[in-house]
Amino acid sequence: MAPKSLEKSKIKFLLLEGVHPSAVEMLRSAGYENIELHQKALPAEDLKAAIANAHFVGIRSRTQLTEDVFAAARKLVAVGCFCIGTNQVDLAAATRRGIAVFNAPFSNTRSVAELVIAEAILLLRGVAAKNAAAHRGEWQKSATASYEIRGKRLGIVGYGNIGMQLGVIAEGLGMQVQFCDVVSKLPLGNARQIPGLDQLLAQSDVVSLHVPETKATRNMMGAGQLALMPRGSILINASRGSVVDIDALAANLESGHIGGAGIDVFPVEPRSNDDEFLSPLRAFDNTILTPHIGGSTVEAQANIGMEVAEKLAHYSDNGTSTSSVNFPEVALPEHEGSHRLLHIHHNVPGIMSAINRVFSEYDVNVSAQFLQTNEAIGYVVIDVDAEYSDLALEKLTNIDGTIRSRVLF
Ligand SMILES: NC(=O)C1=CN([C@@H]2O[C@H](COP(=O)(O)OP(=O)(O)OC[C@H]3O[C@@H](n4cnc5c(N)ncnc54)[C@H](O)[C@@H]3O)[C@@H](O)[C@H]2O)C=CC1
Ligand SMILES: O=C(O)C(=O)COP(=O)(O)O
Repeated sequence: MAPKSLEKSKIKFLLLEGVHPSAVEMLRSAGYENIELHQKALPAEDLKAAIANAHFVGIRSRTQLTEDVFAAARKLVAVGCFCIGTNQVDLAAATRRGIAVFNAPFSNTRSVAELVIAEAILLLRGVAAKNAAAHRGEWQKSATASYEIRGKRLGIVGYGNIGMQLGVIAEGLGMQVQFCDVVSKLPLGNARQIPGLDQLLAQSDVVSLHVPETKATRNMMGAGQLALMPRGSILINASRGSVVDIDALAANLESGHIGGAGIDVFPVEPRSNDDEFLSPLRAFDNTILTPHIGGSTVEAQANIGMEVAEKLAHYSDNGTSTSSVNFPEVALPEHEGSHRLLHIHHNVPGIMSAINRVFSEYDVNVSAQFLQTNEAIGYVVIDVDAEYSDLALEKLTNIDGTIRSRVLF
């Protein structure tokens, strides 16, 4: 029997990690009431139990959606990452199951850029160390190794949405901005693209990392790269903890080769605010250590809540998959007066003709058809007269290569 369109009251949203209340408001205004909320990430077994009957899940950077978790999530239609990074999601496993993954690529970028600029100013001034000393009762009034930000060279690694904004703000403060990236980017203002990471590191007073977590960025700042940075320079990482070899950084802080560091993300982060934060960097006064709060501002979280919830509701209501990170993107008009069939299939030869055969064989009147594919899957949306939708859905669901199908009334 083919799956049917679910009533909204039966569609379950599982929202984890204290996703902002704006998400709940948005979902309720779209008619979704079945929302389970958790303030923390769930341990793997609890996650599997909670996700088993969820149709949509909302997470932030902490929750790991692995193959194993997806295997337990038999009803899952889509994932909303209420953040930028999607490295915590096994995207291939989601795609194989026809699960669309969405994120919020812009809403917290300004918050990260502001934090980085603040840290660059404070670290160049030696404020982190002087502040720590003052808390212990020490008075360290001195201008030694205390610098203005004006005129200093900022090296941005990864000139994307955050890196570019950072560059613009830094230039406004009189910094000389340079960057490296794996692709050629249009430099904003007077910024300059430097051909390679090594060269960028060797000629920057402050280095700030804004790359995603990938195989290529794992430990991209190791002992060899840190050694290239000028003595006394500053390293800032608000990207992912896997990008910096923390032990190598600790050794360079110990030797004084690195003059200070602002680190927001760590190779291992506590699961919740109740757990202890363990890091060799705790030993150094000249570090600003923050608990992965680069994107944690009231403004960013409220906007993200709204943005991602809207994407999930839209995908649920009408099938639109625009801006999904793993799914063929289809922007769909409303389908008033007809039923909408959504068919997700493995992208194999012959499947479209099998789909079209259903409509010609059973003389189903199609009022609109949309198709988009990526390497792995195809997503076809077909609007038909209401009377045909049950039969057509059943036939479509039985086509070889079908991953999942549903109908929207
Ligand atoms: N600390 C926090 O709370 C937050 C952390 N983030 C992290 O920041 C990262 C960057 O965010 P956006 O700027 O919005 O991403 P983006 O995708 O707009 O930019 C990333 C840039 O890095 C470049 N890149 C990728 N691999 C590279 C490599 N191996 N070497 C050099 N460049 C490389 C890309 O070409 C792109 O230009 C996110 O992936 C996320 O992990 C994002 C938001 C908040
Ligand atoms: O947006 C991102 O990629 C972040 O790292 C922010 O993560 P968070 O939502 O604060 O857990």
